[in-house]
Formats: sequence, structure tokens, C-alpha cells
Amino acid sequence: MIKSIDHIAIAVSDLDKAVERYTALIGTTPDAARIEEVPSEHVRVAFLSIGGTKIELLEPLNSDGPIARFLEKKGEGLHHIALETEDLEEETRRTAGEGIIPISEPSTGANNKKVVFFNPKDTNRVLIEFVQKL
Ligand SMILES: CC[C@@H](C(=O)O)C(=O)SCCNC(=O)CCNC(=O)[C@H](O)C(C)(C)COP(=O)(O)OP(=O)(O)OC[C@H]1O[C@@H](n2cnc3c(N)ncnc32)[C@H](O)[C@@H]1OP(=O)(O)O
Ligand SMILES: [Co+2]
Repeated sequence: MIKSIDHIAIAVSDLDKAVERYTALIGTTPDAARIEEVPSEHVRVAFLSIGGTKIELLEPLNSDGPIARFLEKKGEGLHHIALETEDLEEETRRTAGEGIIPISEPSTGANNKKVVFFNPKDTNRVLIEFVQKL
């Protein structure tokens, strides 16, 4: 079952500036952001909590990954929506039954969570991530 919206992700070219801007917008301070690098996705990421969900700001670590490609082609902006589930395997089996198949096998995302992505072509041109706490 999908429980909640875990995060809404925005691709940015300068993470530190984006953290300043978004914490100013939300009404908190930059030290409220949880920042980490996820080399497997070629990103540096900041999470800002809002109520029960989060904004995820994504900056490319290098020119190889999906965020670098996205910025090059589309520029900064909304990148994906992540939905939280308690059982990623069960949920992806369920979606496969509906003809919606993940792009790749589950991998480890930020905060050591298990994540999987769906092709935006299958979801009305919005990239969807499923995420499970381990
Ligand atoms: C921090 C870790 C983790 C977490 O814990 O939360 C993350 O969030 S990591 C986030 C970054 N990782 C990913 O995005 C992984 C999944 N993404 C992919 O596999 C690829 O980016 C992609 C979606 C399959 C597209 O890759 P690729 O085919 O290499 O890029 P193209 O530029 O050729 O795009 C093809 C097609 O897809 C459209 N597209 C690309 N990105 C998006 C997007 N974010 N939202 C909507 N549509 C997107 C792109 O416009 C192309 O469309 P057409 O031009 O119509 O073919
Ligand atoms: Co994400």
C-alpha cells in the first residue's frame, strides 16, 4: 500500500543557494536541512521537512547522472514525486500487474532507504519514485 508522499524533488544547479532560498521560503534556517551525497545516483541532496513530508533538493555531483542530464536538457525545476510504501517488492509486483514496471531493480537511495523509479512515459510524463524505510 502507498502510505504517503515521502518527498517532492527539485533539480537545482547550486544546492547551497537552493537550501538558503527554500529554508527562507519555508521559514526555517539552512541548518535544518539534512544534506548527504548519494554517489550511486551522482547527486548531493538536501531534505527539508514540511509537516509529514519533505522537499528534496538535488544537485549533480558530476556530469554523468540523471540530474546533470535533466539540468542540461530542461534546466532547474520539479524532477520527481516519491511515494512511501512499507513493502517495495509487493507494491512493484502490484503495479506490474497494472502494466507499470520499474525502470530498474531497487537500489539504495538517500538515508539508506530502498528506492525504485518508474519511466515517466508510463506516468503521464512525471517521474515517480517508490521509497521504503529499511
Ligand atoms: C537521492 C537519491 C534518491 C532518493 O533517495 O530520493 C533520488 O531521488 S535520486 C534522483 C535521481 N535519480 C533518478 O532520476 C533515477 C531515475 N531516472 C532515470 O532513470 C532517468 O533519469 C530517466 C527518467 C529514465 C530518463 O533518463 P534518460 O533516458 O537517460 O534521459 P533523457 O534525458 O534521454 O530522457 C528521456 C525522456 O524522459 C524524459 N524525462 C527525463 N527526466 C524526466 C523527469 N524527471 N520527469 C519527467 N520526464 C523526464 C525526457 O524529457 C525524455 O522525454 P522525451 O524527450 O519525450 O523522450
Ligand atoms: Co527522490
